[in-house]
Amino acid sequence: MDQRPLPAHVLFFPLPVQSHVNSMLKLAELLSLAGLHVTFLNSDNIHHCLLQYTDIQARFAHYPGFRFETISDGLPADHPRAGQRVFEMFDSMKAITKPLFEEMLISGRLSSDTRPPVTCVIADGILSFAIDAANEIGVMSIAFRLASACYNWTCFCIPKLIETGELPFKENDMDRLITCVPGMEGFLRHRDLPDFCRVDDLADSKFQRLTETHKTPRADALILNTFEQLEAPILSHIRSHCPKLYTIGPVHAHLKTRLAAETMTLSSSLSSKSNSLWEEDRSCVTWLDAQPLKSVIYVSFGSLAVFTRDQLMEFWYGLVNSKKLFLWVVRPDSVTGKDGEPQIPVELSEGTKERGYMVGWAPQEEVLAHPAVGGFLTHSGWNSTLESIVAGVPMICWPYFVDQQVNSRFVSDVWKLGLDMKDTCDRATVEKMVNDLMEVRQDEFNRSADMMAKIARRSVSQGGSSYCYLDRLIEDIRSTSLGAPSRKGKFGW
Ligand SMILES: O=c1ccn([C@@H]2O[C@H](COP(=O)(O)OP(=O)(O)O[C@H]3O[C@H](CO)[C@@H](O)[C@H](O)[C@H]3O)[C@@H](O)[C@H]2O)c(=O)[nH]1
Repeated sequence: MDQRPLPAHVLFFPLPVQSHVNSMLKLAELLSLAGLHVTFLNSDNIHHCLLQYTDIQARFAHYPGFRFETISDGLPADHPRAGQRVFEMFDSMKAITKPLFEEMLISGRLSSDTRPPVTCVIADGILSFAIDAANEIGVMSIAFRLASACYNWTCFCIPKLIETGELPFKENDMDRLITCVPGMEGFLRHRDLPDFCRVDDLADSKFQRLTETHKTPRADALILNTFEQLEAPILSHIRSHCPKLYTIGPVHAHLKTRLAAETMTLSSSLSSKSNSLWEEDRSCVTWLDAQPLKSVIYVSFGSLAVFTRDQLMEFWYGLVNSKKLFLWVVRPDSVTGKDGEPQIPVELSEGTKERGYMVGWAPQEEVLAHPAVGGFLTHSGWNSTLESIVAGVPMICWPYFVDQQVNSRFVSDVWKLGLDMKDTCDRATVEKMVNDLMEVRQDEFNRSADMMAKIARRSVSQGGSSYCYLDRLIEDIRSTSLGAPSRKGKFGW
């Protein structure tokens, strides 16, 4: 029998939405940097966008062990894949992508004479079928959950919330404190629960669909895009159920650190480029260059949130009335008119010219790091939250769905990095919060944001907690492919 060690080959499989693909690609690049073979599985739809707007193929050609593969997400080409309709992808992937994925893995066609067989699957925590398939063929399975620890822990506690009668949701008692989520006693209210809990009947398909994604997978280990010092108390609760937990974030900052170190060693020119699926309008950076220090509030609601025209107008009036400068991202597909057609009101783009600048998609990490930006009005998506933390920019949170309700509570009440305007969308509140963040309480928020930014950057520097956890992850993947018994049993949640 051939006893030669098998080189590690990791198959990545993200949920095919912008932010999940983006973060997973960053981790894939980190593992490629460490010399592991990596296959990155994209949906056809996502891969088409990546090829159109980025130099992704050329960039990853730098890593000889890296390869892209594609698979169908089961939806027709013209499906919007945004707003609440993004959840239709869960059903289509279960029905159509799952058997394709299983066949891909079992057939062994991801390996060749020069490419070892897959030894580890790192799948989006939401795609439990991918974890099950990895277990089926006996390779290491790791779930990468791309949301915060505080959200994941809340989801883990859903059975307890039902048992104690906190769910079904109490619409008329939104501010009541919840006491049965360990680590969140004293500040988690009903209104801070993930939005899919807001149903009268727990048989509701929205609730069922989302909770199902948190029951499994039965993976060997879990990766979270967070850092120890940010979510320590919650992480210790998670570890009591899942001891094999790697906290390696913020992944975007981590990649930058490692690429910089690699460049110094090899005198090659590796740099962290955008994995954005849409074309970035860089004219906003030129506009920012002309604005005073910390004078601009950056407004962006991520890649999936969709607004009514009325909500958009309330934000706009609030911003204009605050008399602050603003840079606003309005994705062309993010506004729905009464007839359901996307539309951006003409008066909005005209009125913005006076004290603001509007783009369809911005280079967000660069914008947040720009000295002219002093605040961020965000939907509290986890990547936006981490990017803001690393840049030291205080936030106003207007959570839209899923994890964002929990994240915004932590931003305002636990980390003291900003204000939470959840469940309100009127011009007076927007105006007041913008003024509070950018003027009245500016020093206080800047102080805490600066402090957290330093801690975040330290965690991804050599010797920092995330840096060490990534090294351990790489080591564990390598040793498992060599046949070492790194498994202590599966965890399931
Ligand atoms: O003009 C823009 C606006 C956003 N971004 C990037 O888009 C990403 C947005 O990610 P995120 O803030 O996480 O929001 P969503 O796109 O809404 O992400 C989905 O996935 C996240 C990770 O699971 C969840 O936290 C969110 O709630 C969920 O909606 C970030 O990396 C931004 O830098 C840009 O590059 N340019």
